[in-house]
Amino acid sequence: MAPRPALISPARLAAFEVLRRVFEEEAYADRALRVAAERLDPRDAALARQLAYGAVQRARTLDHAIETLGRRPLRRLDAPVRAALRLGAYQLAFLDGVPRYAAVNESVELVRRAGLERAVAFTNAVLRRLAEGARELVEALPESTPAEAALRHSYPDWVAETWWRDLGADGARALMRAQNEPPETVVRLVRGTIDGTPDAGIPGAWHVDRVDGAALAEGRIWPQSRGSQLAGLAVGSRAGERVLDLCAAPGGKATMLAGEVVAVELNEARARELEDNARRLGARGVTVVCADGRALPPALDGFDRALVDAPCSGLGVLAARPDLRWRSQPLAELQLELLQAAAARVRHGGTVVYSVCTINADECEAVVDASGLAVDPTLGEEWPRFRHQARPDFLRTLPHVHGGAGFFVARLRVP
Ligand SMILES: C[S@@+](CC[C@H](N)C(=O)[O-])C[C@H]1O[C@@H](n2cnc3c(N)ncnc32)[C@H](O)[C@@H]1O
Repeated sequence: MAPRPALISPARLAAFEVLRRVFEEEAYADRALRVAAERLDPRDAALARQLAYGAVQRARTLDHAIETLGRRPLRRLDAPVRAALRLGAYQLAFLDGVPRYAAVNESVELVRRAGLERAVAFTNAVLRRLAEGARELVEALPESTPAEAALRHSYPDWVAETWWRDLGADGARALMRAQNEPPETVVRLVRGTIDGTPDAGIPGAWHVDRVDGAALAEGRIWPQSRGSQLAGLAVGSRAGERVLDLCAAPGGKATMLAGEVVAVELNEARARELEDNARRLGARGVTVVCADGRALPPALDGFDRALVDAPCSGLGVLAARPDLRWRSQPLAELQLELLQAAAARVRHGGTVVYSVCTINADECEAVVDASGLAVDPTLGEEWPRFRHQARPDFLRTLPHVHGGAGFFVARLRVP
């Protein structure tokens, strides 16, 4: 009698689909998961997320274990075999409480169901070797140089080298570890009350177990990291002022600003999304303009304040976006152009806040320095907890120091 095919749990099926979409179609992990986990109950959906995000995030370390123990270069394997091996290896090397037979047998079955019968015996053999040795292999990986730490903690070499340079070896290693952990869930309370704990350092920020879908739909909350809320608060706009938000969608910060806010967004679909969000959150002062922030219509001038929450490499939000580390790149040139464009539209004596969800000097301090604008030293005095150690006029949140996302914030004065 032929052996009965193993059952595959819905969570592993969904995680496998996410892995394939991320690495074969360059899909964003969060969007792929939303589709793959649509019909799962909350427990399975949470497990699918843990498996998919973990395997995407740890792909480099997992590939090393698979190649070492499988004795075959990963690039010579069919894509579904690679995905099944990564999923199995992640459970075997990094998760406690997952029965080995489930991690092994279900990954083998995923390969069979993908129509790759000829690869089943190989997959099975590699997974058995991983079950025996993957955890020890990963735990024994050294981390005394950027290249070693990048392999051990699963980051591209350039990210490890950048953090080594900016934060030193201990800081870089701690940051790498921190961004491999699930991120905290924080929302901004827009109105009403909420189940959760108010943050001690950022007024309006609440720590919650999960984002309440009904509260989100009714515009009572907005999921927003503490670092991101800090950047919005740093603008410090008041009623009656004219404020330019040059990179505004989806609107997390635009909708927290007082005054008449012109919210500029380049991408048309994102501009529409921003309009919807502003309406839902009751931000009546926000007017959306779909345009390139570097080429604004002449009438948009003479603002009291501006915010440039620029596109960036996102090195401060890698915990929340597991695939980002594999596609991330610094955008210093664009950032400088946007900062200069904003400053040109602010009246003499006004201020520009420059913020990015990244923590590498090239996109942070270096952009501010290159702009030639004077730094407003009162920002560091307003938020002493988040002062940048080396440059105390700037704010910087660090995942391994403050928890949550990494952000850089500077306030500049227009002469
Ligand atoms: C970091 S996100 C902004 C997040 C937003 N401030 C918030 O708090 O929700 C950067 C945004 O800038 C937009 N963008 C990129 N290049 C731009 C440009 N040249 N002009 C205006 N917006 C741009 C991107 O489409 C993206 O929506």
